[in-house]
This record gives sequence, structure tokens and C-alpha cells, in this order.
Amino acid sequence: MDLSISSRSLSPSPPPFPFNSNRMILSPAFQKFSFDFRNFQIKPLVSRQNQPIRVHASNQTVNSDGFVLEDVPHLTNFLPDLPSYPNPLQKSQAYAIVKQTFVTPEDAVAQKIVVQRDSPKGEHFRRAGPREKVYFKSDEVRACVVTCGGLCPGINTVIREIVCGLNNMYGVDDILGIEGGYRGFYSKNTLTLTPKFVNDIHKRGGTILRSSRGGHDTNKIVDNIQDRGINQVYIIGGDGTQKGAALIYKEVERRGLQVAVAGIPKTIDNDIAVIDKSFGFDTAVEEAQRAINAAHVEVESVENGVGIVKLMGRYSGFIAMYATLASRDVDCCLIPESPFYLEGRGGLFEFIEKRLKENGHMVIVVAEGAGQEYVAQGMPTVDEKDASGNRLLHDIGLWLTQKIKDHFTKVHKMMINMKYIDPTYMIRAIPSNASDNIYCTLLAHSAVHGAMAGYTGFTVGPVNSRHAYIPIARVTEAQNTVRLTDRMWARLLASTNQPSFLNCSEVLQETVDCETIEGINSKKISSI
Ligand SMILES: Nc1ncnc2c1ncn2[C@@H]1O[C@H](COP(=O)(O)OP(=O)(O)O)[C@@H](O)[C@H]1O
Ligand SMILES: O=P(O)(O)OC[C@H]1O[C@](O)(COP(=O)(O)O)[C@@H](O)[C@@H]1O
Ligand SMILES: [Mg+2]
Repeated sequence: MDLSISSRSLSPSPPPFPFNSNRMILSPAFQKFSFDFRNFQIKPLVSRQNQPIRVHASNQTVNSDGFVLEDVPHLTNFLPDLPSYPNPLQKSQAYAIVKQTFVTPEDAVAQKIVVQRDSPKGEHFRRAGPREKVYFKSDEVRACVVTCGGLCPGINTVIREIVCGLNNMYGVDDILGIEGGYRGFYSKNTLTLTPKFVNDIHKRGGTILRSSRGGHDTNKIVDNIQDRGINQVYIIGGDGTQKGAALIYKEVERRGLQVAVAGIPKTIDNDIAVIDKSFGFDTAVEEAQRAINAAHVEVESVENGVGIVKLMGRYSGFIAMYATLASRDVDCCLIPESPFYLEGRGGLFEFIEKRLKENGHMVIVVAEGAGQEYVAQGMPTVDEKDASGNRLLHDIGLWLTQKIKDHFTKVHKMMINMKYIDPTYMIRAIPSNASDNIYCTLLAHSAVHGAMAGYTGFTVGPVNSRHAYIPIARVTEAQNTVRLTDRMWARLLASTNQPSFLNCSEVLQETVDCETIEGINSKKISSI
């Protein structure tokens, strides 16, 4: 058994989560066990029928009718004598009128919201929000904020609201900005962040702290945290960043430091698991409309106009899917999750020909990660990666443009008026819209409340519209991708009337009626 488990079970004070049941299910490392508060023991998990609960390897499913808490670590797990203090919000004029200022320890957010009468209660996360007790004195807090990975609309809003939230709600005024991502901890000077300094930054795209890929050196980072006397670390970044945050938390725990590590998930791709959606995503979908509109205007003004708009989405096509659904001007949407093909029955060329005959123009939206294997064909096999180890993508937009032009010139002796628009960085660089701004505020405030309350090694985010503290491993163990068997993709296919490009063997077996799909789409995946 992992050492951290035994140290936790031997700890003189139980983790501060007195659920009514006296029993909580520990997670993620020890999900096959539960913590018995009355007897202070770790016990094997059993169902109501006293059968051991089967825990799937993915930590996702527990086969019981029981309540499961996917708990996040707390500083008292490894610093049991840490004193607590009344939350200063108790004296806040603004919060005094709130009916329930503090989130009670019993409050949890259900991961599964659609249930049947006999469904097990299933997995839950701690509800985010202010706690009655805090584990930091305001004037002893030295917080820092760092931003890592690619840009995304709203990063500056999150920075602003961490700074203003810490200051307004908790009276914290010692906040440092780490410049240039993880490597900035050990290679750059810090910025002093005050409410005045960050006052207007939400109106700007990008990150005032700058960002970077690569450079995650856990020991150097934690040495620096220790040297600078930092005791709250707010880390804004995507899946890679959150993996790095988990390593920092582990090292902090190993060294026994009173340092809360809070992750705020960021990615324009919306590929972070568990949470409803990532900030900046709505802004991106909205901004993508401008590019799609431009493509549509261009191609409907010429003969045989074909517009191609490339949108971001390395492994998941959420931006492309939602932008297509929102626009109604898109004839075909191509995403990484759905393989497509060009030639033959049911292929893209046949569909383009049909649409050009019907309407004289068409618009294709393609996610940057779509069809990468096709573009790679015929290219020297160099697996190029960025500094964080993410695979560098080929330009699917340019490739598609060329393939379509060539095909229609050679086979149909027809000139295509091709307009290729790549607005990817223009979309990513804008400030967040109003609803993302509010979302960013809630994320930042949740992170601040969690850190002040002594939680650590957690990520914040909405689960079924309620903000929760989620163990970092839960958001990094899998990527959120478009499920071709969900109704949303079907809505898209129905709205564009594009080919589904599927055949039975490619369809996820568990939910799809293969015969139906084969009937609709009986064609052979031909080579490109
Ligand atoms: N598995 C990992 N362990 C530790 N750090 C990581 C890991 N993956 C990425 N990182 C670090 O996280 C930062 C951002 O990662 P990256 O993949 O570029 O962006 P994102 O966090 O948006 O996915 C980089 O500094 C990178 O070194
Ligand atoms: O060119 P860059 O800046 O490395 O980033 C490009 C990639 O960043 C993304 O926006 C995602 O970034 P993150 O993984 O950092 O969230 C992808 O959509 C895109 O492929
Ligand atoms: Mg990433």
C-alpha cells in the first residue's frame, strides 16, 4: 500500500469531512477502501448487501448503491496539527446577507445527474466554496499564480479574480506572478500582483504573466516555492499543466510543507475530463462564427465556391462541432474523432459535388487535428513534438484545399473557387466574452476558497453546473472527446446532412446499432 495511505490512516485527526454516514470512500489511490470515522480505520468497501464493491481500474465506476466521495487532499492529512481560524468572510459586509455563506462539509456534487429510480448514488465531489474555517491567517499568505501551455480567452480574467478574490474576500495582499510558465519559477523574477495592477487585464487576450511549454522541473519548482516562502500556488493550465501540478503537490506533501496547490483547468479545446466545459470555449465558438460567416460570404459570391475554415482542436473537435451547430452555414464538419475519406461513395468529394450542384457553394469546417494520418501519408515520418511533448500537427486545411482543387480540376474539369481561412490564433488571442468572464470569476473564487480552507492537490470546475473540487488525477487520466454515439454529433449530422463517414467496424460497439449505420452508409473506406 502506498505510504501516503498509511500515514493518512494513522493521522490523529481525521480528514475534515464528517459525512453523515461516518464512512467516506477514499480516493483516488485507495478507492477500494473506505474511511470509518468512528473507528478511524480503513476498511474494504462493501455495498449495502455487504458485497465488496467492484472498483474499475479507471476509478470511474463503483458497482454499488453507495455514495462515493472522490475526495481531494487536505493539508491536515500530512500536517495534522495545523491550526484553523474563523473564515474572515464571516465579517464581510457583502457576504453577510448570503443565506448560507459557508459550504457545509456534507455538500457534495454528483457526477451523474441523470439517474434511474434504483441507480446507485454514485460518485460525488466536494462542493466548492468558502468554508467556516480556514487554515491560513490572511497576513501570512504568500500566494503565487502561474499560467502554462497554450493561450485561451479568459486567462487574464482568472488571474484578476484570483488576485481580487484573495484580496477582497480574505484580505491577502502578498501575491506574486510567476512569469513565463513553469520554468519561470526558477528562471525569472516575479511580478507583484495587486488589485490595482490587475484591474483592467480581463479586457486583454493572452496572459499578462506569459506562458510556456516544457520546463517542468518538479524539484526546482518546489525549491523555489520554499525559498520564496510561497504557501499558496495557483496553477492555470491544461491537462499537461495539471499533471505538473499533481507532481508539485506530491513533492510539497513529501517535504511536509504548508503549501496549498490549486489547479484551474484551461484549454480552448474543451478536452478536459469531468468538468462541464473549459473557460474560453464559448468565446472561441462565438469568435469562430466570424470566420465561418466570412467564408460563407466569400463563397456565395462566386461560382463553385468552396470555403474551408480551420478551427482549433488537437484531439477533440468540440469547437468545430459547436461552431458548426451554431452557424447553420456549414455544409460539412470534420473532426479528429470521426475518420473521413475523400473518394468513392459516401466520400467528401461526392458530397462536395452534390452541394455545388444544389447550391453553387459550400463551407467546410475542419478541426486542426482531423485527418492527420492522411496528411502524414507520403510525408517523411518525423514525429515532431513541442517542448511539452505534444505532437505537432500537419496543416489539414492546406492539405484539404489542395486535394479538393486537384480532384475537381482533374476529374470534373471544373474550376473550384477555393477560400481557405485559418483563424485559429486570432480566435485564441481574444479576450473572453461576458459569460466566460463570469465563469472565470467563479473558477478563481472557488480555487481561492479551496486553498484558504486547506485543500490542496485539487482542480476546480463545474460538474453538472455546480462548482466542485476534483482530484487532479481525475481530470488528467482521460481526455474529453466528442462521442460519435452521443446525440450532439447526430444533431450535427442531421443539421448539415453530411456523410457520417462511418462503417460498422469503426463505430463504438456498445451503443450503436451497426446494421442501421451500415444501411445508411454502405460504402467502403477507400484510400485517399
Ligand atoms: N506529464 C507531465 N508532467 C509534468 N509536467 C507536464 C506534463 N505534461 C506537461 N507538463 C508541463 O505543463 C506545461 C504545459 O503543458 P502543455 O501540454 O504544453 O499545455 P497544457 O497544460 O495546456 O496541456 C508545460 O510546462 C509542461 O512541461
Ligand atoms: O501553437 P501552440 O501555441 O503551441 O498551440 C497550438 C495548440 O494549442 C491548443 O490551443 C491547445 O493548447 P493546450 O493544450 O495548451 O490547451 C491546440 O488547440 C493547438 O493545437
Ligand atoms: Mg494540453
